[in-house]
Amino acid sequence: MGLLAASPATYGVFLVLTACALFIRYLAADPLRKFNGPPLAALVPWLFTYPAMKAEWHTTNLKWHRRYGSAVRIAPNFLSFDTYEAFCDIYSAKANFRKAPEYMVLSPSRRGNAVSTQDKKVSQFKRKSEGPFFGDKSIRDLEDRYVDKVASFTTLLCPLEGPDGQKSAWTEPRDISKFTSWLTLDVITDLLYGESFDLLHSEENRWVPETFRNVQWRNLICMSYPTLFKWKLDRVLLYRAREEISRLAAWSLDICRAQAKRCADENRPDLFTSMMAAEEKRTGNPDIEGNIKDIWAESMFLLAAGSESTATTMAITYHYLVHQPDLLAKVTAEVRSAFSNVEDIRTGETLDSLRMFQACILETLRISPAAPNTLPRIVPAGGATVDGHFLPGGTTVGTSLYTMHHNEKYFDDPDSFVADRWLRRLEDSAGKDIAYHPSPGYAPFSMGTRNCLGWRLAWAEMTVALARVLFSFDMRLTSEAPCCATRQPGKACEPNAPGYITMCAAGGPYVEFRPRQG
Ligand code: HEM
Repeated sequence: MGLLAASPATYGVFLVLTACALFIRYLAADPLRKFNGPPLAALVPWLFTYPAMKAEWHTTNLKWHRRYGSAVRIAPNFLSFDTYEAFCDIYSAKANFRKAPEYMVLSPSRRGNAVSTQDKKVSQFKRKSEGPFFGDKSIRDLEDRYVDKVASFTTLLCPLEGPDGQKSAWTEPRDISKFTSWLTLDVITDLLYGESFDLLHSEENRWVPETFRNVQWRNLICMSYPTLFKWKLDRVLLYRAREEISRLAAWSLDICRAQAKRCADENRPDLFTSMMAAEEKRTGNPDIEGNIKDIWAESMFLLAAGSESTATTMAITYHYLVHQPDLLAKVTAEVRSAFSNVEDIRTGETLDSLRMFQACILETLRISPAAPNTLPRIVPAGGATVDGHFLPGGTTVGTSLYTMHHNEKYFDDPDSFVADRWLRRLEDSAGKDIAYHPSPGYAPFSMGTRNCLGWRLAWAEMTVALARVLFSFDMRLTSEAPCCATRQPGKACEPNAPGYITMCAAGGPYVEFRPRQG
């Protein structure tokens, strides 16, 4: 009675004291309270949504690690680490950390795909049915087909003769990010469906890479604040992206239906046919319509995963090469001295022996790893130790490849593109597969049971396509390049590649070509 009759000021004091008591109790029971982090990180689950909207999630994560140390609390139940030790503790095969439920946002149809599934058995099933298509043998068998597309790519970049039969005229500036996305989508559609969408020659499907980028933007926002996805708020708040997803989904469902019918009639040796057969075996159901939904979700993911990251890495490599003419001259000379004919440029020992050439791609994958964000995992029940810290089961943890690759502990001057830094490591590792086998502070394709399935294809495409261009053409950055116009004083010109779920080259570099002289 007494309290009910109290004045509004008394109520106010009472409420504030109650809130403080609850807050102190919360802090006392908070298992992660000893970790530093940005203010409010312990309380606000959507702190990262704003940098995600600006595609600055990865650079924000790096800033926070530089300010707060190697273990940073970035959300109430989420710890981010930037060391290789933590990376191995979390991602190595023996670690047994599951993917976090946030990954589900990467499958808008809410059916898990290869990257989003948390279920170990589903992941094993997918890796088993898709893995052989990304293995050494398959990539070698596929070589004639992707080399064919690389040839179209090079011809499109620079016809061997100018309009007046001239061999010395420079082309118009080419937006490399567009060309590389057409090339990689042509290669992955060929692998997946047994026929390419031919973006290099036809404009019909050129809207697809652009749409992937918008979808990725939505994915990153939902991943940093999964409640949006859980309560389907993304459909309202991010409705534009939702429309794009619907368009992409309808387009790929039509393709899947047509492909399913074809593979039932023809039994073709492509990945799609193999996935259909595996799904039929798993469900015991020969009904195409019943099985197609999973394959559809899977193939939408594979189209994006198989094209975006590789295309962006290629575009960024061009960016750094054309901004460093001395380096470009050195790499060009190395490639030209190793081969006497463009047709000989294929994967193999000769290409593997080109140290400076490999160093440029390794350095691109370091400075702009295609999957730049913290890849969230769940500490198993019973808890586990990460980089010396014992953490309770259920804590979300992760390492951002971008932040680890920019850690001074592993790389001097980590924010600069320095290809030479790889020469020593290449000698020490005998040069092979250094991008794939993680080494201290470096793992662009991640590690363990959920590492990149397509790394061989990516590496083969990137190396063969770049070496062929360097062999056949001279290139230079166009004058008044838009990237340089936005350069900050005293800083190097940065590639235009915002960080969504993957880095996405969003225009440029603008490069001019001419047939090699002499
Ligand atoms: C430069 C190119 C590429 C880079 C740097 C890259 C990097 C990565 C990384 C870091 C992951 C782990 C993601 C995570 O844990 O959330 C991953 C997963 C994956 N990547 Fe790639 N990737 C590239 C190209 C490709 C290509 C060409 C394909 C072919 C389709 C591909 C297929 C996959 C698949 C299927 C997964 C999921 C594996 C699983 O969870 O079991 N990637 N990639």
